[in-house]
Amino acid sequence: MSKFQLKWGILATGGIAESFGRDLSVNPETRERNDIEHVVVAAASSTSADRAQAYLKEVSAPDSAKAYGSYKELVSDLNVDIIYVATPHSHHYQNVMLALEAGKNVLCEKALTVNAAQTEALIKKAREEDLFFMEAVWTRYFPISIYARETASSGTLGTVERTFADLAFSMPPETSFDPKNRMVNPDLAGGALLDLGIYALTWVFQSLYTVQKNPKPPTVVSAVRKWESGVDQQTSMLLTFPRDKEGDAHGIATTGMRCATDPDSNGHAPAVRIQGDKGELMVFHPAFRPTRTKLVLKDGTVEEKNWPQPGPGKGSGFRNGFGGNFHPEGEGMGMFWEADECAHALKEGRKEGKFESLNESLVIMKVMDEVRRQNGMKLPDKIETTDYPVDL
Ligand SMILES: NC(=O)C1=CN([C@@H]2O[C@H](COP(=O)(O)OP(=O)(O)OC[C@H]3O[C@@H](n4cnc5c(N)ncnc54)[C@H](OP(=O)(O)O)[C@@H]3O)[C@@H](O)[C@H]2O)C=CC1
Ligand SMILES: O=C1OC[C@@H](O)[C@H](O)[C@H]1O
Repeated sequence: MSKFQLKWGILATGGIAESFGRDLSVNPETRERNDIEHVVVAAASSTSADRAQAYLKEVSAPDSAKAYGSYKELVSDLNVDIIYVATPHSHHYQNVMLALEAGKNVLCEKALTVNAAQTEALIKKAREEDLFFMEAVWTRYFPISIYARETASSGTLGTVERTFADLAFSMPPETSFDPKNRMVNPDLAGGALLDLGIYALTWVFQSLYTVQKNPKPPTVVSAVRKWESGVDQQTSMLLTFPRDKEGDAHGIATTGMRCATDPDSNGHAPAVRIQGDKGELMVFHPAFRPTRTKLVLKDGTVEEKNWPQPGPGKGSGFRNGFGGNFHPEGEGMGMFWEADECAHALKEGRKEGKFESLNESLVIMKVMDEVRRQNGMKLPDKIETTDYPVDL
């Protein structure tokens, strides 16, 4: 059988671009995906072409892969099928628009943009150009998430009434980050909400919204503790999801940089609790790359499962990593699942991801907008704008 080959162009060469590029080199057959293959054909660094070349080496790209010193050159490369955008949140809107204008399909890191107006503009552009566009919420494509969604929708838990989800680390900004770091820097759209809170929202949404036949957007009330730079250092959200028959469901999504979901980062603490009238499913920390679940039912059933990522992989932390080894030796990171989804979508002619529609990305972005509105959190105009092009 001839395989569908997806030719990737990598836009930016930072921490996550490196993890993603390495995962692309893991043979899809190791995860029983026998119909597709991935190849990195080009990368660009805004720093220099030399940096892009070093990146290509780090991710074991073929010698023929092209190294560019500008993102513009990358999106103009006719050999590239899809661009992976791996810049800070502040830059996603401009970078994705650049790629879509050049006629490229796009997988863009989370958070998709800094606000809903930008997400809406990108969706419109992708649809006008008939291009594939997806938010890289990698966790959604893991087998553990497929299992969790099935558990939530199958009636195993009875009617799901509420979900608690948290992603927080004990990394006080005053001692953990230089003010220029993207985690706390407003010019790079820093803060817990856009970087980490989106995973808590992901679990709340995939258990209470994605699984609904006719989902309706939730309302939200929230509390934020800001850091001195104006970005959030701790955020708590209470979402109400309206449902026709079962009545409202509640989602409690929390995030922060002051205390941790799991103090020793060893996966002891549940990061997610999906609760119904017959029982609950716990998903253990970290919410972005969980590898363990525990189902506890009222009838006495207790079912624990492990979900190691298929390998082989080199095992590394995140470059901006704060505690814990979430990527053990011998396992892939797990970013290949979302890459596989891009390959399958393009092979099948789909324009969106299967497990998070563009509309759902937009609804989540609107929730984050509302949280920022309720708490007076504004980012600099030049990164909130929908004007294009803007030099950042
Ligand atoms: N899915 C996941 O698990 C993770 C996702 N992320 C997401 O990936 C994105 C990037 O994060 P991460 O890789 O950790 O960030 P890094 O700071 O490590 O890398 C960002 C890269 O973006 C490029 N860049 C372009 N303009 C700027 C600028 N003004 N300031 C800083 N960098 C710039 C640089 O690459 P160059 O010089 O080559 O142009 C830089 O190396 C974010 O959206 C983040 O939320 C991050 C970590 C984990
Ligand atoms: O997406 C992410 O997941 C892991 C975190 O370490 C990182 O800050 C965040 O961007």
